This record gives sequence, structure tokens and C-alpha cells, in this order.
Amino acid sequence: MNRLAILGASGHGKVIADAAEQSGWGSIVFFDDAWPELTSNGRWSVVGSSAELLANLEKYDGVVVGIGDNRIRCQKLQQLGAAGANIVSVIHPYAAVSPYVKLGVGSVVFANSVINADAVIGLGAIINTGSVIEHDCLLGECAHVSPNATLAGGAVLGRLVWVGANACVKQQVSIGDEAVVGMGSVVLRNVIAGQVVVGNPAKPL
Ligand SMILES: CC(=O)SCCNC(=O)CCNC(=O)[C@H](O)C(C)(C)COP(=O)(O)OP(=O)(O)OC[C@H]1O[C@@H](n2cnc3c(N)ncnc32)[C@H](O)[C@@H]1OP(=O)(O)O
Repeated sequence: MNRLAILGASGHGKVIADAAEQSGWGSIVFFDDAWPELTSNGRWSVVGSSAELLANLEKYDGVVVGIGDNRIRCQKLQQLGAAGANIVSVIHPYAAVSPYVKLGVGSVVFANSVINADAVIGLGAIINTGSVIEHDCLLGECAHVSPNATLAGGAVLGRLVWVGANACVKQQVSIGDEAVVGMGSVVLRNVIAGQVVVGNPAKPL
């Protein structure tokens, strides 16, 4: 039976577990530093802390990080990669991912999302439920595109960018590293690194 370990027993982790189960992983367990007090995440068991995972990597065919915070997810992926973990991506069977997409390892792609041809997704990205990543988009490492957000063709997200639920980014627009786009925003112009923008049209908060 193929065995998947998920670091981070969060709600986000639960959605990864569900997608992983539906895409064929046979055994799925969580690791979280709240163990041993925390013993389950939904229907899945929490079996150890991050230290236990690092000490037992050879027992798992794949490892993925279920932490929504972009910066922490990135740090954990780097730590696991350096320790020799086989970091995998999880793609829900109802996601539509073009074969002409480059998907970075450790990314998760949830139900009803679409990633179109020639998009390039950095490692550890979250392509959340129902989001649309149009053709030729470029996403830096550990970016998060929240539920139902849309990136029009050729949009560029830097590393650690968070695009909130139901936001839209115009074609060819660039969003700098670590910037945040608030829920429901309509981004028409480039956003500089670290900036938080909200509204329609999106303006700095
Ligand atoms: C599966 C999942 O759940 S994935 C997660 C999905 N979640 C999201 O997409 C959430 C994205 N986060 C947001 O949109 C947040 O509101 C942020 C990051 C933009 C701002 O958060 P905070 O810094 O905590 O802002 P805060 O709530 O204090 O609001 C500050 C002001 O901005 C306004 N504001 C906050 N978010 C938005 C928004 N999305 N659009 C318009 N205005 C907004 C508030 O009304 C408030 O205005 P006021 O000062 O006039 O009262």
C-alpha cells in the first residue's frame, strides 16, 4: 500500500488528505507538533510530531506539507527536502491540469481548479478549490491561489504571494514577492513586493 505523510493537521491538510485519497493514496497519516495531544484530523490519524516524521521518512512513499501559511510551508518543504523526503504533489481527480503545465513538487491542486497550457507553478503552491490559472501564468514558490480566484493569461505571482478567495488578476499583471491580494479584489495593475491590496480596482490597504 502506498503511504503518504502530511505535515500539518490543519483544515487545509484535511482537504489534501481527501484529494490524496481520491487520487489513489492507500494510507494517509498526519504529523503535527500538537501530537500527542492531537490524535486525529477528521477521519485521518495524527501519528507523530515533525521530529518523528523527519526520523521516519523512509517509511513513507510521499510527503506533502499541509500548512496554509506560505512562509512556514516553504520552510518545512526545504527542511524535508534537505532530509531526503520524497516530496510529492497532490492533484484532486476533478482538477483539470493541462499536460503542458510545469507543476512544482509539493504543490496541491484541489477540486474544480483549472491550470491551462504553459503555466509554470513553483514548488509548494496551493491551487485551491475552483481557482483558475490561465495559460502562461508564472507562480513563484509557495504561492497560494485561494478558492475561486482567477489569474488571467500570463499573470505572474512572485514567491509567497497569497491571492484571496474570488479575487481576479488581469492578464500580464505581475504581483511581487510576498504580496497579498484580498478576497474579491480585482487587480488591474502590477503590485509591488510585500504590498496588501484590496477592492475593485485593487488599491494598497
Ligand atoms: C480554503 C480557504 O479558506 S483558503 C483562505 C481564503 N481566505 C481569504 O481569501 C482571505 C484573504 N484575506 C483578506 O482578504 C484579508 O481581509 C486581508 C489579508 C486583505 C486583510 O486582512 P487584515 O489585515 O486582517 O485586515 P482587516 O480585517 O483588519 O481590515 C482592514 C480594512 O480593510 C478592509 N478589507 C479587508 N479585507 C478586504 C477585502 N478583501 N476587500 C475590501 N476591503 C477589505 C476592511 O473592511 C477594513 O476596512 P476599515 O479599516 O475601513 O474598517
